[in-house]
Amino acid sequence: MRTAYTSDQIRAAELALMARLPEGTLMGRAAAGLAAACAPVLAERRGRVYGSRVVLLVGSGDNGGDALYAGARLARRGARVDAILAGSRAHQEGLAALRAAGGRAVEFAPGPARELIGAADLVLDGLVGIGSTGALREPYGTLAGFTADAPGVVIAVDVPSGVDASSGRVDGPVVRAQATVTFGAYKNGLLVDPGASFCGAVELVDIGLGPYLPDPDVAALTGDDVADLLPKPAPESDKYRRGVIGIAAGSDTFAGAAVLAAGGAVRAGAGMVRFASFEEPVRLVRARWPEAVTTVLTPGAERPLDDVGRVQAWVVGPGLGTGREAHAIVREILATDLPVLVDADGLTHVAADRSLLRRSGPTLLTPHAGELARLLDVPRERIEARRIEHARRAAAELGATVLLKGSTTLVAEEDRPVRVNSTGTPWLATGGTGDVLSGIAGALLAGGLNCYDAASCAAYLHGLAARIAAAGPDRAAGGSGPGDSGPGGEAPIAALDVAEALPEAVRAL
Ligand SMILES: NC(=O)C1=CN([C@@H]2O[C@H](COP(=O)(O)OP(=O)(O)OC[C@H]3O[C@@H](n4cnc5c(N)ncnc54)[C@H](O)[C@@H]3O)[C@@H](O)[C@H]2O)[C@@H](O)CC1
Ligand SMILES: Nc1ncnc2c1ncn2[C@@H]1O[C@H](COP(=O)(O)OP(=O)(O)O)[C@@H](O)[C@H]1O
Ligand SMILES: [K+]
Repeated sequence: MRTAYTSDQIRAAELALMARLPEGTLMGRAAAGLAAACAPVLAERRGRVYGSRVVLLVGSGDNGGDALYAGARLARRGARVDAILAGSRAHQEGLAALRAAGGRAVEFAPGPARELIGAADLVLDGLVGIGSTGALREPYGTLAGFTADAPGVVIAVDVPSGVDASSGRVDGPVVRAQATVTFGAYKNGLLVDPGASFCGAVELVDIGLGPYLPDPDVAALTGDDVADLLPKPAPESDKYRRGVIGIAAGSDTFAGAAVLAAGGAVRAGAGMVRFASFEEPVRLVRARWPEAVTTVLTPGAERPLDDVGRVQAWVVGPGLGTGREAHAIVREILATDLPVLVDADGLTHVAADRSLLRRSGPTLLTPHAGELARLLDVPRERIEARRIEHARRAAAELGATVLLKGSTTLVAEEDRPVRVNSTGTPWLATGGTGDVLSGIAGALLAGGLNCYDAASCAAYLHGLAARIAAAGPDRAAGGSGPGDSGPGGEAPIAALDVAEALPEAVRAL
């Protein structure tokens, strides 16, 4: 499990640790780790640290102090190090250390700053870290803008300046880093978009904070965690005991969603899939997934699901439609005390009538930002900008587990860390992949996982399967960490490819 924290949590832990150590110890550890991460970057560009050019962007706080001390270490190894002092003051001991090592420091001025950055092999962003509040002020914003044209490598100190460490919010100018060297623990904003997309590869430097950290605010499952959680068939298993998932999806207009949701469930290892819907989706599901047991629902029946047979969990909504018959199906399923996953059109019914969610069984809602906007009556852009906050709020207000889809998928449940998914690829942004995800999560619910684990394991497998489908099995096995989701070398995928790649994803765990 990879864990992440808010700025306040980190600061409290640092204070507790610092109280036991001589002054400056933590910053010394941070700067040593930072310099150690920079040296190979310089060696790759220049063959060695000696003679390379490093520019430090130095703000007025300790983040600037880290950059100055790391710069001093690089200067001692022969790098030419120039610090651009952007704040009203600078960390005095750090500045003295840099000068003593032969480095130089100048006050910010636009022309010279641009020139220095333009000639640097490496730019260290030490403007602000966890002490940042609000959008970057001047001249920090201008300097962040200059880094966009830097020909050298940009490494962020602790957090890319402009990213809110606690939430991942980005409210204005921001440094886009190729790598972020972070101290003590991950910060939420390094794992959650939009912030995460500015971090590049994140390297964690241990400064001894571990024993002082509280329960995490955010957590990311690793492949090992998912492998441990996944229900596995035992020798004495039969299809019923492995978990029967009921899926009510598709309509005569949107029949494909049914095939995709059923495919996610079949390939994710459901013991059995019972599929119930209107005539056309049933016909398509039967043709594509003969494994599914299908039922055509009688239009207008008082209890449309009576003939379906027993299931351990339901998925309701993908492509189901927003009409009266669909509403009756959603209502009847939510009236059971079984675990129910509500997606897509199912969410539209729930947004129009929240009383449907007053139920005894567990509920998992899987909206994208647009659907959550309707559920919470909040503009979509606001949700995209503050994903953790809104996923959490939805879970509390709706009394459900909420999986918020998007470039970083989150799973929120009251009184638990928000789970952030670390797999995936932007190629997933294509029609129908969400339907596959609902089938996967449904199969895991039927297999006995609770909503929180089913949702986070499903998101992980879905993202890993998408990478495998996009990159080919030989190339996708590596890296599934945050900041490692670029589409390099990948090819377009269709939603059904994701379902088909699920067995490979499970094998790769
Ligand atoms: N506290 C500790 O024990 C350690 C802290 N470390 C470093 O210290 C950093 C935190 O240092 P600080 O608490 O001094 O805070 P920062 O250095 O992150 O920033 C604080 C300064 O930036 C200014 N500022 C805040 N928001 C701004 C904005 N939007 N635009 C322009 N200026 C802004 C403030 O006026 C303040 O002077 C960490 O991110 C990390 O890099 C590390 O040395 C490890 C140990
Ligand atoms: N930029 C992106 N990067 C990674 N994953 C994405 C991105 N955009 C969307 N996704 C994922 O793709 C899926 C899309 O689901 P959804 O929005 O429900 O689409 P649909 O209704 O067409 O299936 C979700 O799992 C989401 O997390
Ligand atoms: K920074």
